[in-house]
Amino acid sequence: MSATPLPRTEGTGDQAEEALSLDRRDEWAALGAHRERLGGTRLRDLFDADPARADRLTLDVGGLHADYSKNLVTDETLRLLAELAGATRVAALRDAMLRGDHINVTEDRAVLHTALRAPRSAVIEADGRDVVPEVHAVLDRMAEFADRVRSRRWLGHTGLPVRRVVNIGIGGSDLGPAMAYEALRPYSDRDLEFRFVSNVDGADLHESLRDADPATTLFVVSSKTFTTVETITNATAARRWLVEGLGTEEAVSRHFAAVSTNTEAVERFGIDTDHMFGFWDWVGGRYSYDSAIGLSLMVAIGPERFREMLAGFHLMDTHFATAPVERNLPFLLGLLGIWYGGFWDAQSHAVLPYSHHMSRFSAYLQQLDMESNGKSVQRDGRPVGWATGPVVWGTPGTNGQHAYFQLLHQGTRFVPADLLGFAEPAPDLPEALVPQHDLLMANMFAQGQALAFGRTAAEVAGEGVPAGLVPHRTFPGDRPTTTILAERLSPSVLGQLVALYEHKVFVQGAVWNINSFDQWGVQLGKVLAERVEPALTSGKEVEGLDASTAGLVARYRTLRGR
Ligand SMILES: O=P(O)(O)OC[C@H]1O[C@H](O)[C@H](O)[C@@H](O)[C@@H]1O
Repeated sequence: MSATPLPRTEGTGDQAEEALSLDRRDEWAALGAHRERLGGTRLRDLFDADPARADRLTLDVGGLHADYSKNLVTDETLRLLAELAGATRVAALRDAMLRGDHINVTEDRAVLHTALRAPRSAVIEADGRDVVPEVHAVLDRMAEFADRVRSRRWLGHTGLPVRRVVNIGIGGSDLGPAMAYEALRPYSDRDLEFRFVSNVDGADLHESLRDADPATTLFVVSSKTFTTVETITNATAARRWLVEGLGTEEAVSRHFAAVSTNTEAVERFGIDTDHMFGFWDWVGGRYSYDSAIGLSLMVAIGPERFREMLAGFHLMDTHFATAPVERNLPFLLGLLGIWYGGFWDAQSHAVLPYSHHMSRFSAYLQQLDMESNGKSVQRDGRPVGWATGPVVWGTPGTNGQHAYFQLLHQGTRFVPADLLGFAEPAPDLPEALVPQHDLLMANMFAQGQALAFGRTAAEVAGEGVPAGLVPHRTFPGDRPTTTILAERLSPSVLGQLVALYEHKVFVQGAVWNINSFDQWGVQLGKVLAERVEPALTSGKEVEGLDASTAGLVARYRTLRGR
């Protein structure tokens, strides 16, 4: 990497403050001492001692009701965590982000995904230019395009309307739109089909095209850089499939749209820039699905619903920007994670939605959280001396109950979890299936209770369980959860949830003093893959392969008969 000194972030405080390592701060030490004092405090005791706890440790923001009372915290813990946030100047960094400072110091960029959902009347400057008009100009063009596809006025090369939309992208250009499409499927045009192709494994594209008709298929090639190997490889194959199917290169224009920041590369690929939708380098890939990267989603749910979703994001942005730390939900969730990672040795964090439509949510959060906070050097390059981002994982809760919840309840690992649920079932659910919703939600509430309070040996024995089985049937409890309950999984609520997690990740990165907005850790593997590939295909000796990798390459070649 270059030896150029990193640009300093403006306005985040004096240098001496910033240079102080997190683990040398008094506020960190105070939390450590507090943790010692808490010792084996039980959630049962905390609830027994404080009848108002369940009322007090809840927060309503927009359409979200968050109950964080089942966390291993006291009022004192929350106070100390808020002090830590104060000492680490999280709010100052937040304000620097919101006003467009280059807080992404290693790439010298602003971080302004909040501008993507700002109302038309807002003024937000990046490098001296108000970006809000550009954001809305792109949204308007997207809306026009989406409306044409949805109203069947967008015709393919042979004059037929689109039936299948295939989004080709990976990472932030796939996970967001794919997750949100699943989440908002009940709001989508059911006569249009959507596929999301990301894997360079040709099977992914094949499965999305094997029953498709080129005459009615529209590809949306989504890539911030438009250089990502997987995406360009799949888009090239898709283009070949289309041209072979329709017999002419001329068909490409009516069947390909692009979303990117790289106009030149889009042109070079041969996509008409009239069908290109842009965004900006101040939008990180994993923070981009509310930009033009959401084009496929907008085609699915329509511009109006998409705007409702943006309004949900904006609601949470406003809350994050203005609510005091102790009543600020992204701050609270972020600080709880700091608490568990720093003082309870939590290695992972589970996000368990009790909703079929949220099946891709944890996968989406994996990139958001782990690519942002999976770092081990501080903003100025010094190593960290504390745990940073956790392993984030999860699947819909009911399915998890029959798979890995055993470990959550009785294993030796400590796994804090978020339980997400919705009071109303999916809006398009047939009447006959609606009663199942109560069963679904009963499970969510029951799991939170079982994880928190467990079942003591005395209680188990009292139920007449044979003595030899008592230890096996005892549940220790004190497994913390935060429950987030909303009325329904609407576009607005989805926007609120995503913005909540975006800002939670921000808070954690700020306290840990890492740059949540670069991703150098994904580079090395990409570079090595480029070196290894010729060895697989041409058999040329590749220099610099270690003995194990060289052996695997040789075995691969033998297996492929090369
Ligand atoms: O949108 P693209 O430029 O194609 O990038 C797609 C993805 O690939 C990269 O490897 C990054 O790690 C991700 O942050 C990014 O979302």
